[in-house]
Amino acid sequence: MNSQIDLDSIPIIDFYTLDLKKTGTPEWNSAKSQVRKALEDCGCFEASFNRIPPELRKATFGALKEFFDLPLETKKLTSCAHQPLHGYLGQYPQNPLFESIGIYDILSDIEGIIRTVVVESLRLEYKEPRTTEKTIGLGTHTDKSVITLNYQNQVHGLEVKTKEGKWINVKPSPNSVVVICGESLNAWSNGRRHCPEHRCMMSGNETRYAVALFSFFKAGYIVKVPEELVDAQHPLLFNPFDYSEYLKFRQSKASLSQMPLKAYCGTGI
Ligand SMILES: O=C(O)CCC(=O)C(=O)O
Ligand SMILES: [Fe+2]
Repeated sequence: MNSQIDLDSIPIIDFYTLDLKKTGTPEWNSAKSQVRKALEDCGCFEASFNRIPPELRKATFGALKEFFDLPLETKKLTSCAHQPLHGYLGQYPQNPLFESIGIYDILSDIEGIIRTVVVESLRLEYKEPRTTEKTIGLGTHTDKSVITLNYQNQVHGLEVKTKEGKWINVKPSPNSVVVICGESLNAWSNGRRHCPEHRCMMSGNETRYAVALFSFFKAGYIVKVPEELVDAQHPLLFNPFDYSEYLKFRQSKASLSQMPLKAYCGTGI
């Protein structure tokens, strides 16, 4: 893929032939360079597996439907005013199709990663708009995360904006997870990994369910661009920042849309 090419779809990278425990093999190195190129050029890709059991899909989206079908008052019992994204969110006049529930996921420590990165997930529902006209499900935004993993039922709606400014529809297979670079990875990599704007546009008569898994830097961890990523061609784009302080800034500036992290700690370049 070439960054000059006008993309029609996001790159698809095969993971099902990879033995994830064997690093350094030619297959591993090939997948690694494909991931790197996809995140540089487009900031996202479809990770394709052949191992997502249909029963797991059914159970996942069945549980989501069960939750979102509960009466509003019951769903609201999970709301958590002091923790943004946690618990039930919805009933926004500007996004009437959208509802979500945020859950803090504790993963077992993978090679020390949990010391610096935590994972939170959002279960999303978009009601069917019952119109062929495209209707906003979730407005244009960038994710605050390091990386977002997105797994959806087969009701498409996710759209990603290319560097050239074109919206492309993301239509992952049932065996794929969509990987999106977030603002934190964009900043940490000194802008070398692209953080794409994306949105959800709905049409038709089916409800969309999606699970988004966000990895974040832990509160108190100072995110700093490694020295080796700064040189004459790549001047420092972001000053060091504390992720939890950034979250507070973002909450106080709800109207900020494009790359608020740049507004918070960008060096002005
Ligand atoms: O899959 C979707 O509908 C988009 C979700 C999303 O972008 C988000 O939760 O940040
Ligand atoms: Fe997002």
